Amino acid sequence: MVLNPVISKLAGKLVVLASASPRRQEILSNAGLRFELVPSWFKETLDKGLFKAPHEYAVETAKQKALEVARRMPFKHLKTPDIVIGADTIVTVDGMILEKPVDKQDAYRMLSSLSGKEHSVFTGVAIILCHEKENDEVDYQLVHFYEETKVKFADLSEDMLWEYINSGEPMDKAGGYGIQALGGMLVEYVHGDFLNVVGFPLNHFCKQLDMIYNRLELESGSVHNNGTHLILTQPSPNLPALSKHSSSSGPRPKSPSASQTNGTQSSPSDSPIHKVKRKDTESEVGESSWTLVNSLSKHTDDAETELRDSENTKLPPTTSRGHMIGHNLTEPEDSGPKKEELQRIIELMDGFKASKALFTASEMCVFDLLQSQPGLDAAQVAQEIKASEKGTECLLEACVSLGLLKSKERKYQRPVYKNTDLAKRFLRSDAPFSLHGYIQHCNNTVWPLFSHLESAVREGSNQHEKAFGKKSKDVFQDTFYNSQEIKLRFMNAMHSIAKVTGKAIATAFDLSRFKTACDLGGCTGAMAYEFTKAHPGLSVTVFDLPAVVEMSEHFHPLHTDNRVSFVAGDFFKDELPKADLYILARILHDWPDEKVHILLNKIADASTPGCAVLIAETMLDGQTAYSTLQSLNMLAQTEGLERTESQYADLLNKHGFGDTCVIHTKNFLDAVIAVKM
Ligand SMILES: Cc1cn([C@H]2C[C@H](O)[C@@H](COP(=O)(O)OP(=O)(O)OP(=O)(O)O)O2)c(=O)[nH]c1=O
Repeated sequence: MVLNPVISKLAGKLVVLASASPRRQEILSNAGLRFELVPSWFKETLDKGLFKAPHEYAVETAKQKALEVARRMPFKHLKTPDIVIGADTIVTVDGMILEKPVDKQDAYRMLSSLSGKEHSVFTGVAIILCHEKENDEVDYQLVHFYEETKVKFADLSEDMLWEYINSGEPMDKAGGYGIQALGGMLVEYVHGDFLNVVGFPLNHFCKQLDMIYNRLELESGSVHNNGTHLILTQPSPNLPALSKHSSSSGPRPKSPSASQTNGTQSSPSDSPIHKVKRKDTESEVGESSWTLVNSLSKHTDDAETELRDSENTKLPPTTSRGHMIGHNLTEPEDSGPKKEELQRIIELMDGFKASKALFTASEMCVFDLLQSQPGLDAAQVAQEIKASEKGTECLLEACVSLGLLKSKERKYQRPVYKNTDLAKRFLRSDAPFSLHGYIQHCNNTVWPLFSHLESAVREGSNQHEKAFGKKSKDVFQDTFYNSQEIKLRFMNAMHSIAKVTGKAIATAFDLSRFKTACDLGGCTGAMAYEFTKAHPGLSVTVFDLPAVVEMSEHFHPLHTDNRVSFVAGDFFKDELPKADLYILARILHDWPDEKVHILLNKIADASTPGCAVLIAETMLDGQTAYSTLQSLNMLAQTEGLERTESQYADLLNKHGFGDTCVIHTKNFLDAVIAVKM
């Protein structure tokens, strides 16, 4: 790939974007980068007073975001990424750092301080290179940089300000505006990288990767590039590729990029260093970083991130084609498969085994048993679940390795087992956020359908006939609601997903102006219940097929709230209940565009101007494994597919719904709202 040789070099690596920002996801996926999304849990609360310049704050926050994910993944995701990317965007004006507004007043304060003035947008970026060592420890190398763009706002009238704030756009954006959308209308000029304002300086990032992977003639140390402080980490001496080179005693080549610039170069010994202790907030911040290398044992939750003495991180002499990392890039001959390469492939090949182990343990109620009787050994569990001892032991051990169970070794006795926090929260059938129902659906319905994925891909249609021997004209009427048992299982699945995602969807937008809502295909009412809980002035009618409404009583004890009511009907055929807001949660992805148009047309007919449609779906924009695999799921299971934000906006526009606003909830589902014009 001539256009982007670096991005293509990352192709075989597990690249992780430690960000929930939809803009960053879009910029990087548009550039062709394949990555996994693991939003950082780092809370952006560093003391701004500690930093000499605003960009240092952005860089430090970016580092902490990336580090949190790099440290969490080996424990919580049971895999070590190759590269973790973190970023933080801030706006600075009159010596103030503006982040995301906390409410409308805050947005007003920020936007009025920007009115008629030039300000700077800084994005700090951290790239963490992770190297798993033979002893299961992980070495980290940190590369970080920042980019500044100047933006000038026009004079903003009060009306303009409030109209913009009421659009909802400012709320998740630094400085309270989005230059890429409505906020673009406020801007007189931009000096510098536009994408940097949107949240990610792509050009600088690619240059930085190029430095890392194609470090031709580049001398160690920090380099000033186009006025932007570009910092390179020094490679870890214990990386295999580098230790190979470290025996070489050839002279280091001179860095033309360094000598052409007027920035000062630093050496390992004179460069201040970032010290990162165990707790994220305990970071000490220096002027620029040289190297952060730490060894983190996979098996200790409390592992301390250590600073390696800069004296110890001597740059190994490079060959004339020295590279910083990745011996597959540097070694002249292929020395065979690398552990991490193989690990990635094996993880993918074994994915189905892990799923099935989870399904089986869940189906056999292992998590419920160990919740009520923690500390049983394999023989005791086997007896309770009426299974073989040998099989039970294998299953329990697999669950331990998958992070679902914990085992405790005992002297001269067999180990005992108990649930991990993850199992307690999501796998027990009686947990408030239990996914037990959804797991059963995955095991009994999705699994058989996926075993015919190849046919689904060839034919472009669902596989109910092959998997269940039944032809289905309408998957819901003919398959899911065909027998009481399957119907109940399907409803349980929808119920558990709605409980887990409901609050995030219900609170994604300000819905205070709506008095009535209709949750089309609202199944057991779990989502409707979350809406009434979040909005005291709202009543919700759940509209679903008679077969579903009749069974929803089964779930009714949950709905103590009399603002949730049920109406039976077919949304393709029957008149829809009147409402100010129509909710479509995981509905449109079941249907092809033709059918979506029929439904949206009916909603449009039932709506007056000001009414709205709220769609909750997994959007394809981030190209995450979750969303693309979910699209395969829809292929194998339904007549529909997952769509992108703009596809939903187009569908809605065609029926007179505009002013579209999208929220990525950091949960399974994203939300789009559009208003009848
Ligand atoms: C100034 C500006 C910012 N932004 C966005 C980019 C970032 O998403 C956000 C700044 O907040 P950040 O804290 O940088 O990022 P985030 O919270 O969205 O995501 P994460 O911390 O998980 O990485 O503001 C725009 O979309 N357009 C703009 O014009």
